[in-house]
Amino acid sequence: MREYLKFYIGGQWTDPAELRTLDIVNPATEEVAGKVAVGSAADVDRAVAAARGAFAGWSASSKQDRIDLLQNILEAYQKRSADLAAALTEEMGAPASLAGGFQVQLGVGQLSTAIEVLKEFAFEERRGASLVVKEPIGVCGLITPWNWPMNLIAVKVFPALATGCTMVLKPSERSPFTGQIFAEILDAAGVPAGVFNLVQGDGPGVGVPLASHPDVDMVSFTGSTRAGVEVAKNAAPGVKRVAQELGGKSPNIILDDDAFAENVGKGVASMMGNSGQTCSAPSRMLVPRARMEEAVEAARKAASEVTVGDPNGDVVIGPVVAKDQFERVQGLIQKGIDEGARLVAGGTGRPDGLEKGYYVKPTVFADVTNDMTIAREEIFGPVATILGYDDLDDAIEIANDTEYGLAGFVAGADLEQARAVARRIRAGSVAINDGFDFLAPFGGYKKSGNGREWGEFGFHDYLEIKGVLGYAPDEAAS
Ligand SMILES: NC(=O)c1ccc[n+]([C@@H]2O[C@H](COP(=O)([O-])OP(=O)(O)OC[C@H]3O[C@@H](n4cnc5c(N)ncnc54)[C@H](O)[C@@H]3O)[C@@H](O)[C@H]2O)c1
Repeated sequence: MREYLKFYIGGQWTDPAELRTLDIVNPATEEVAGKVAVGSAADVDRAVAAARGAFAGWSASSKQDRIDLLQNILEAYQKRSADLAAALTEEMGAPASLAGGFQVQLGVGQLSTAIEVLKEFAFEERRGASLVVKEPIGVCGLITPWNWPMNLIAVKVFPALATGCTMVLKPSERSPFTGQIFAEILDAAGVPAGVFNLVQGDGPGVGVPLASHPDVDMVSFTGSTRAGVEVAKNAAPGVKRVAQELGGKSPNIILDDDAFAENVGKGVASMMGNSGQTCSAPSRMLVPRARMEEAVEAARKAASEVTVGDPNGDVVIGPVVAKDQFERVQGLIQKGIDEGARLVAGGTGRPDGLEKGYYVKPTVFADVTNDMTIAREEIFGPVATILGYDDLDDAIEIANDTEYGLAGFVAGADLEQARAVARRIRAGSVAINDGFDFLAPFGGYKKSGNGREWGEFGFHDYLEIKGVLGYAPDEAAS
């Protein structure tokens, strides 16, 4: 049983202003896996004061100081990766293979990328008769969700450190274990006192005071569109910058070619990964209407290969994160049936033999139309939907007919055609044939947000841009 009753503030493990605790339930066993202290506005005040106090020093650190610190963190992080993976499986149910193999290693990838980007990053540039200086924005409030808990902390904390900002992190109250171990890693790596602070807690208790705090300069938020809007409203009176990384309902256009069945199978497998709890999951698969039956067969086969069970065993997916999420997903599967979609795999109820744990059957719906609830709302469960299109113009129209714009996918053998389709999708990133790149920007159009993370783009939200005028046009930057 884990017990984390202190916050990391000003370089010290500190008692909360008032001790209140939350039990964390392991979604695979439905049993309590640990207890965590949940903070309040008084804890946020102390953490923000510590971050403010550390800002003058850290913002003046050299590029080399920051590179050295990030290298130390990389070493400390790698030493603890098995602990992080175990904590992640306990708190949110990701299978050990995904937790250790990809979720945690993704954090390593983000950190190594931040180091490489920092080495080349130009904090000063000459433009005409001016010097353009990129300065750390100040104290940052970082609020993260539970679904890719380690990666989503990594994409905020490492760029914030690299750009010279100080920060207060509030991980999701559903996945506090990884956040706690992460703070231990930063402490062991020698992050200067006050530069990084951790307060655990929920949205109303800690997220709201952090977003509205007068001494916080920017908030980077990842989570639901609902909470992202609240964060922006609470930040508005202080005219803070708010970077929002929100929900998605991403299209996956399967082109009409010889690779069709294989691409349908891959799309279903990709949707099911992490039990469908991925903001950028390819949740609306678009196939040529004439090939719907072929798609159904390929999708049914792919779904049957998604093994579900104890995340410590050899399975593709574990449970969804919690009881309320299980019930929400069940409700949406029922809604799909009620609204007339054709159920071709899975359905409501737990998979056979799994009476305990929040396990959901890998589910596929065909003949889905874009006005159905399952095509419009983020389900956040292992539920794939297949919609038919008449031609590519129709496919693109359906793809863009959503209030979200986080990601898009195109799968096909003709790269030129796939690239042309990718350019017409209104989303922050479009992956062709499973393309993946730490240097590409990640973020949303429309209600999926306004920030960009990953690579160099992840630095921008943490920087103010200053023009220093009065240079001779041919004078070089120092
Ligand atoms: N765009 C992205 O990069 C990205 C990545 C992962 C997840 N997501 C989205 O996150 C959502 C799932 O995560 P979730 O269920 O944890 O989301 P959530 O919005 O419920 O919670 C996210 C975080 O915000 C906090 N929070 C909740 N209400 C708040 C408030 N009023 N003020 C301040 N903080 C508040 C929570 O405590 C948590 O730390 C999905 O919609 C998913 O698409 C987006």
